[in-house]
Amino acid sequence: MDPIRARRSALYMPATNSRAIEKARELPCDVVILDLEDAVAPDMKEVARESALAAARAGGFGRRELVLRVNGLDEPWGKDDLAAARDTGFDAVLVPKVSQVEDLRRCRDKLGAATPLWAMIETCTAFSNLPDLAAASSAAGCKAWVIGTNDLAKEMRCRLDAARTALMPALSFAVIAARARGIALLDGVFNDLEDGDGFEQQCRQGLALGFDGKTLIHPRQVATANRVFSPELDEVRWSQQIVDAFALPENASSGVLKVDGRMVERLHLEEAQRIIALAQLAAE
Ligand SMILES: CC(C)(COP(=O)(O)OP(=O)(O)OC[C@H]1O[C@@H](n2cnc3c(N)ncnc32)[C@H](O)[C@@H]1OP(=O)(O)O)[C@@H](O)C(=O)NCCC(=O)NCCSC(=O)C[C@H](O)C(=O)O
Ligand SMILES: [Mg+2]
Repeated sequence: MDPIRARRSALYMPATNSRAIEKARELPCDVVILDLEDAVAPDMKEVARESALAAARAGGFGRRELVLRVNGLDEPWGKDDLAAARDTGFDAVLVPKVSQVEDLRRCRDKLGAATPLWAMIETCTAFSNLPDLAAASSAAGCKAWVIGTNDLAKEMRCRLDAARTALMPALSFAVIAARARGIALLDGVFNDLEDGDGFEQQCRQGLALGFDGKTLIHPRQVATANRVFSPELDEVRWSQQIVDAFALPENASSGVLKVDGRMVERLHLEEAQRIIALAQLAAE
């Protein structure tokens, strides 16, 4: 089982933006994603790759996970990006538009066995193959899925309302497929930088769906994502009550207990332990 990690806030930035990368070393986000794909113009792809590698070599990101989003395998730069990212100190390499089981095998071949892999799930083909992709992700050591809601909405040609109604079945099914294989899950980005309330609502929706955190495009989104995806005090207190109840010697052989008038089973104990661990990480 992988250790529990806080991945409440994962901030993208173009790998060409040295000011943003400098800033990311100080921001309270859990994950920093240096982008070589959509945020970088075609004539800057090589410059971006060099700049990302230099940032990884320079370090200074502290506890934040440093992730490189490469170009897609079928783009002109994708294979070179993957080869360059091999064994370079990134905590993970994020591959966009992973759609078929074969894509994961191709990524692993280029990356080698040691470099952790994450996948963007954002095409209609991917969403048509979710259980197979989850099984193949697990076999390929792919530890996290990042949902690309912009690409998905574009391919679906759906019209998005504030509640993302058209995406709900897809998002929910992605959570189920990923959880079945122990894969972490990050929700898509919120494009309107001026709409703080809408952003918070969408974070809350992601949390309710089961996501571990949200991908972000601007530093101003970090604090809200951290707050929403951290366990609330009441939740932590209740979790501690469950842990304490099962720890009593007289309950050592009990599968089910009554705590504060509510039934709790050992499955609740597992979730309570996860919430307490997450709260500790969030406090750090
Ligand atoms: C959206 C932006 C282009 C806006 O940039 P800008 O107008 O420069 O913002 P501000 O003037 O408000 O910036 C204020 C300061 O904050 C720094 N900054 C801005 N953005 C970031 C960032 N992402 N990370 C770190 N720091 C950032 C600025 O440098 C300013 O600093 P200072 O000089 O000290 O004041 C811009 O925010 C941006 O480029 N965002 C990221 C875009 C991106 O990476 N997009 C790709 C990922 S999203 C995606 O691909 C979706 C997915 O694939 C899907 O399909 O859904
Ligand atoms: Mg995308």
